[in-house]
Formats: sequence, C-alpha cells, structure tokens
Amino acid sequence: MASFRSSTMALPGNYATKCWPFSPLSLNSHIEKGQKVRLFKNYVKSDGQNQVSMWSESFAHPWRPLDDILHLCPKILLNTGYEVVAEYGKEIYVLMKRLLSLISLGLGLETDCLETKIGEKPKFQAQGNYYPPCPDPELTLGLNVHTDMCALTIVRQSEGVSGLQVIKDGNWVQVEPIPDAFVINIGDQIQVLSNGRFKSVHHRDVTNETRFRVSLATFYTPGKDTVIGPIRDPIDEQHPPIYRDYHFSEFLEEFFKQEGTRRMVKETFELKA
Ligand SMILES: O=C(O)CCC(=O)C(=O)O
Ligand SMILES: [Fe+2]
Repeated sequence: MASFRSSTMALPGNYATKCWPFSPLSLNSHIEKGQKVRLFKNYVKSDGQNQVSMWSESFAHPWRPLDDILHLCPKILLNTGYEVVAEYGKEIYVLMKRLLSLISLGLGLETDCLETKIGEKPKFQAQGNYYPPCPDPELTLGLNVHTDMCALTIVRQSEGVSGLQVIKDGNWVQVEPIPDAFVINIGDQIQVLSNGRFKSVHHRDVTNETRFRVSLATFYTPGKDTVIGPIRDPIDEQHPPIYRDYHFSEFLEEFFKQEGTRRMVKETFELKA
C-alpha cells in the first residue's frame, strides 16, 4: 500500500478551501523568505534556462506549531483569515497520529511505535501548490514524478479539476478529487522504517489547459538528528534489513545532492545483499 484516501475524519472541508484562495506568486512581496517560508516559481525561466521546469508555483510554510504559523505567516494572509490554517493543522495532526498508529498496528507493532521512531522533534511543513492553466499540457508537467521524502503526507485537492497521478502496476492512474476526502501518501521514511513493507508512492501532477488547480500538502518529517532505519520487530530471518540506519540529516544531504535529477535517495541507503 502506498497511497490511499481517507474521508472518515470530521474535518469540515471548507477549512482547506479557505486556505487556498491565493496564488503564491501574489504573496511574493509579503513573504519574508527564510528556512521555513519559501516560494517556488517553477514556470518562471531563470537566466540560462531555455525551458520551464514545471508548470506550478508553491508556497512552503509550517503547519505546526501554532506560534510558527502566526509568527511566520505573511500579514496579508493573517488579515484574510489565515488562522484557518492553524485550525486545519490541528485537525491534520490528529489524523496524522491516527494514521501512524494504524500503520504501526498493520506492521504488528505497538500503536505508538512509528510516532516514537519519527522522533520527538518532527518537522511540520506544508506546501500550497498552484497549477495555473497551461497552454500546452503536453510540453510540461505541473510537478515532476517524485516520492515524498517525509514520513507521511496528507494532501487536500481542490475540487472539479484532476491533475494528481500515481503509479499503479506500472501505469499512471488519475487520483480524482473527492469532496471532503484526503489523499494519504506514504513517504520515504515509512518505507525505510517498515523495511519496504509499505512503499512510498511515485506520483506527479499534470496540468489542465483551461482551469487552474490547487492542492495543499501537509508533510510530517523526522527531525535532522533522528536515526531512521528498518524497525527491528518486522525483521526476521526471511526479511533481513534492506536499508542501513542513517541520521535524517544524511538523507537530507543526499536529497539536495540529487537536486535536478530524478531523485533516488533512499536507494543510496540500501544494504547490498
Ligand atoms: O498537488 C498535488 O496534487 C500533489 C502535491 C505533491 O505531491 C507535493 O507537494 O509533494
Ligand atoms: Fe508529493
């Protein structure tokens, strides 16, 4: 299992939709960029580039703790009701914890095992993705194929326009937005922690010729000092560890080293048979 939907949580759908009435680029002059708040303009050609890399723009910011949100959020958003993001974050955290405990149970572990392994100082970053209409969707993707490098992702898609695709049995399958449903992606760290029993999903986004699309991805990621590696319990004689242990900072280093390529980060931590 790598990507699935959840629609069981009592989270009013309009929390998410209130979070995205903005195009990230319109925030440009309001954002104090730094480590925690960043803006990506994938379709703006930079010097020396003759092609756009992707047809999207994104706004990355923390979704927890509350103090970070209120402190780092552009004032213009605070004035337009950005506190809904804080409310959204609270509910998403409840769902994240529940999913982690269910996945732990699925692995035959104690309910709090995965949450404990991901560590006491996880990072909670969100990414608001905006995919404007694209005059020629054949020429570029909204977001290139990737797996999420975190432990777990919850994505909320705007309704009425599809764009997200996942690989299933070697084919790209459209993940249609369903009202009030979330897409849950297993990230690279759970693939490693579960010794490959849960797979991080390959996914990408295509564009639409006439309509824009928005998504809000919330990531749950280990802290830099956390040691990640296959949990011993699911390992037996038949299933020896396929990854070595690493500090998450090593994973990040490798991740950034592979920038601009189709990243194969966790593969570099595989133990050779
Ligand atoms: O926009 C989407 O549908 C997915 C976004 C995504 O995969 C990401 O932000 O990592
Ligand atoms: Fe993703």
